Amino acid sequence: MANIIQPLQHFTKFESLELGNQLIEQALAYKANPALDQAKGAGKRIGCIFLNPSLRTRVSTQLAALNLGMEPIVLNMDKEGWALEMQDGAVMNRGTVEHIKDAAAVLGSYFDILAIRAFPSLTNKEEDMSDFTFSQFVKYSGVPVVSLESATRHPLQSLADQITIRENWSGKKKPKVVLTWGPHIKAIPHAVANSFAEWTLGMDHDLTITHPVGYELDEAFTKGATIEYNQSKALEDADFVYVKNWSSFNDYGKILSTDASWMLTENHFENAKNAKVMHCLPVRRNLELSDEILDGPRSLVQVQAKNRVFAAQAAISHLLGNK
Ligand SMILES: NCCC[C@H](NC(=O)CCC(=O)O)C(=O)O
Ligand SMILES: NC(=O)OP(=O)(O)O
Repeated sequence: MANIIQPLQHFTKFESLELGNQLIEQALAYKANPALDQAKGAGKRIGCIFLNPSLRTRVSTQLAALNLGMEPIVLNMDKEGWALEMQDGAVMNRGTVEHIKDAAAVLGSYFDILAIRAFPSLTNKEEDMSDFTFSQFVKYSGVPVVSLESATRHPLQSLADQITIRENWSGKKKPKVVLTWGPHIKAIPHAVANSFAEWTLGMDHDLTITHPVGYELDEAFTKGATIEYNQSKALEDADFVYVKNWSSFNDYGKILSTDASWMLTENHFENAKNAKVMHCLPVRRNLELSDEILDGPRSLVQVQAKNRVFAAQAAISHLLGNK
């Protein structure tokens, strides 16, 4: 008998292999027929709240809701909302205009589901690790919440990535998956890398992570992965290579290296002839990843981006329940 999977209250992280498989299968069913559950969300609304920029997440989440017959409304809170106060008990005699307690409760009263993007500060490690801003929305809105990328995780991206791996792997053995750091000029969050590691390991794949010394990720997400500091060794016999920049976690938010030799070109694939390359986008071409790879036959980046629609559709459908 199949295990009964308890429905989630919120969609914020990897939960279990069983639920991962169920979401992947549901997403592939939606990819084959986007209108499969067109009546499921009828009469319901999802509020998509952005505290940071977005292209894919913004559009794919709206398309996913529309495919389920649900009405999406987007609020670019960083630009269009009042400046939010996050501290409990604050005397609001400075720049902030509205407390998160009030704003989140109002939004919760308007929507059946809220979806939130809240990036880390990359200056306050403790606050970022607790997903402080995102958690305030969960605490005060009182409705199911979907993460559109929090300080620590990007689960809709990771689900789309696992769908992409599933679609592109027919081998009998487990695929070798490699997460490689790529150079960048800015301090970049850990969320995509954390989440990719969490979901890849959770879905029972072999994961090797490679990065310069000092770029070790939070072990809470990488336990069970092989850490290999030599990139070319890590890439040997790889089936999927996920490229991502992140700033230092130990020396929190710092850029310790911009070493251009870490940017993948065809020369890096001498011992991984069939490897596919993945990136969540947006990508800084010829800094993080070369044109040669992005425009060549290894690249799965457009497939990943397309799968964001069906990942979001599966996640929202799950929160809407089985009725
Ligand atoms: N949602 C996908 C990635 C978002 C973010 N990238 C960025 O901030 C890139 C900014 C730049 O390249 O200037 C990140 O890596 O977490
Ligand atoms: N991959 C991703 O989340 O893209 P956006 O930041 O454009 O939403």
